[in-house]
Formats: sequence, structure tokens, C-alpha cells
Amino acid sequence: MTDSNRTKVIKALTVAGSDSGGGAGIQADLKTFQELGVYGMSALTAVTAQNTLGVQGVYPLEAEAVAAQLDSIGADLTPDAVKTGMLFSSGLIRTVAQKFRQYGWTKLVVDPVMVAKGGSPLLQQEAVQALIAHLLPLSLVITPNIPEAEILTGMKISGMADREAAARLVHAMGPRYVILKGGHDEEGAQVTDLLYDGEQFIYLQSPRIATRHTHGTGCTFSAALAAGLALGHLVPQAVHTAKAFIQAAIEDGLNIGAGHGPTNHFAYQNRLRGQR
Ligand SMILES: Nc1ncnc2c1ncn2[C@@H]1O[C@H](COP(=O)(O)OP(=O)(O)O)[C@@H](O)[C@H]1O
Ligand SMILES: Cc1ncc(COP(=O)(O)O)c(N)n1
Repeated sequence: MTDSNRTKVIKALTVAGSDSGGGAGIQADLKTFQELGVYGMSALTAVTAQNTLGVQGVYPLEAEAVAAQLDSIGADLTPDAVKTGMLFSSGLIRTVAQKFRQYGWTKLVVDPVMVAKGGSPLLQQEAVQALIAHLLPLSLVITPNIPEAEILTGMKISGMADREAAARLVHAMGPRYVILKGGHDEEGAQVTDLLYDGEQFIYLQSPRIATRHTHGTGCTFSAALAAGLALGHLVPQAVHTAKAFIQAAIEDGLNIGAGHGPTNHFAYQNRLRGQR
């Protein structure tokens, strides 16, 4: 094959932390990109020592190291879409936002990762304001879970009316779309994610799967969304695929490790190939 007749390679970038256990963070993102046919790139913000039992250590990188990774990518490998995960500190948030502006990366999914499922902080408390001030205005989509939406808005969320009110408040902070994920609402047989574009609410529902193996669900969902956007899909379409991807990944959980296990990143494609 010559260079000129090669089909275009679609590329996505994740700016996030490493999960040594492979279920969340940069590892979940790259696996998801790959499964959805997108070439994955990464800029690491922090290394975590982590497994299905919890987070044993957090080692953030210097802002200079994060900036250097983004410059290397910006100079040579323009991503078709970008997502952020664990950003840890206000200094790293400011660096990342400045680089996104410098390179004009606007197809941006912000997963406002704050706390790991086991309760360990992945974002310093003082960094929430930096997220709101510097990153939310640049983002195309933000994907908070219910506790994250509560912290961003300062409101207590119980019930759908509260979720709609919170989505409106987060939307007013700058993102074009808000997806308020419903995984933490453990009532009822359905899990409802709410998509808000500033005008309409769209409810994405799926059967709630009774499992403790949900480590990395948010990372995987936002990576699938970014992959769809990189492929040129519009947000409502990309969200549907992301929801189907995470549903399959949770349903066919891998059952590894003694704690909260990872989702199955192979599941969505295995189903399409009829290999369930
Ligand atoms: N038990 C579950 N059954 C089905 N889908 C789930 C379940 N838990 C989470 N999800 C889905 O996984 C994605 C991540 O949700 P959530 O758990 O709210 O976010 P986070 O992982 O950031 O805490 C959402 O699309 C949500 O609907
Ligand atoms: C490096 C890193 N990034 C993000 C998460 C959140 O994942 P989850 O809340 O789905 O366990 C995590 N546990 N580790």
C-alpha cells in the first residue's frame, strides 16, 4: 500500500491517570479506543498503584511532563477527539487546558473524575474550581456521575427533577452537552443517563446489572464517546454507542481480582462478531 491510497487513520487522545490494574484510567481508554477501531494515544497525568481492592498509591507527574507529552502529540499527531480523566490538581488542569487551547483541540470529552469507586481521591478538592474555570468552558461534552454533579453544582441530587436542574447548572458552566450518568442511583431496575444539550433532555435507559464489577465504567463510557466523536459521529449518536459498549462490558464482566473487578472491554465487539 502506498502512502497516498491508505485509508485515513482515526486517532483519539486520552489525558488521564494510569491504573496499574488495567480496568480504569488510561488502560480502559486505550482498550476502548482500540475496540472501536480508533488509534489510541495517551498523555499520562499520574501513576496510580491500583487493583480491584482499591488505590494503594497516587503519584502525580510534574506539569512540565504533561505539557511535554501534549506538545509531542500536538507537533505530529493531531487527534480527531480528546478525552480527559484523572487530572489530580489545579496545576495540571491549567496546563492541560492551556495546551488544548494552544492546539485548538475542541472535540473534547471531559470526564470529571474525582473519587475512585473505593473512595480514594483522584482530584484534590481545591482543583474543582480550576476544572470549572479552565476546562469546562472548552469542553464539548462533560460526563459527571451523580456525586460529581453534586460537587460541581453544590446541590443535593435525589430524583429526576434534581438531575435535570443539576444538568442545567453544569451546562451553564460551558460544555455544549452534559451527560449526567445514573450508575450511582441504585433504585429501580433501570439505569438512566441524562443527555442535555441546553434545550432538550434525552433519557438513555438500560437494565441495571446487579454486579460489583464496575471498576472503570465511567472511563470506559467516556472513552467510547470520544471514539465515536473521533469517527465523526454527532454527540447523540456517539452516546448511544457508548451506552451499548458499557452495557455489554458490564454484562459480560471478567470476574478477575478479589474486589471490584473491571468491565469486559472485549464484550461489545465479541457480540458484533457473534462470539458471545
Ligand atoms: N449496574 C449498572 N448496570 C448498567 N449500567 C451501569 C451500571 N453502573 C453503571 N452503569 C453505566 O456505566 C456508565 C458509568 O456510570 P456511573 O457508574 O454513573 O459513572 P462512574 O463510573 O463515573 O461512577 C453509565 O453509562 C451508566 O449508565
Ligand atoms: C487512574 C484512574 N482513573 C480513573 C478512575 C475512576 O474509575 P472508576 O470510578 O470507574 O473506578 C480510577 N479508578 N483510576
